[in-house]
Amino acid sequence: MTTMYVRVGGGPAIKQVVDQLYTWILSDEQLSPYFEHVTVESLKRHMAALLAQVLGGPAEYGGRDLGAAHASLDITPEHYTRVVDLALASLFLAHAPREVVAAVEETLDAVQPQIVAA
Ligand code: HEM
Repeated sequence: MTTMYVRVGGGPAIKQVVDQLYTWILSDEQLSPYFEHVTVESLKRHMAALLAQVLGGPAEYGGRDLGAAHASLDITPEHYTRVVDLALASLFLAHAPREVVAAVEETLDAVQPQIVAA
């Protein structure tokens, strides 16, 4: 079976999606403050590895557990939704098939409680 990782265009497509996502996040005045003291290059690497893994590509994610990574950030539901919308938009922009976009949306809905502050 062709994985979603292959259908989306593999590593190069995922890099494009993640680059676009962080370009938008870092130029968004509501979202950029969260990233002020973060090394964005390593964040992008982790995000790309995680996305590849979720889509059935190589399982090489070596970052922290999502709950631990976001625990001290106080992320609101509104800011979470904003990031999800930008992520889905950047997938569409990279011509990802809609069923891939739908699967990513489902995954992001499922991990929301780990990332948004209680
Ligand atoms: C939409 C789902 C999200 C996913 C899948 C995700 C994924 C990740 C990953 C993989 C890391 C790296 C963990 C590590 O390096 O060990 C990370 C870190 C981070 N995320 Fe997210 N994230 C999401 C949403 C958000 C949102 C909504 C915000 C803020 C608006 C945010 C802000 C951050 C920040 C600031 C870090 C760096 C934390 C640090 O280095 O201490 N994330 N995220």
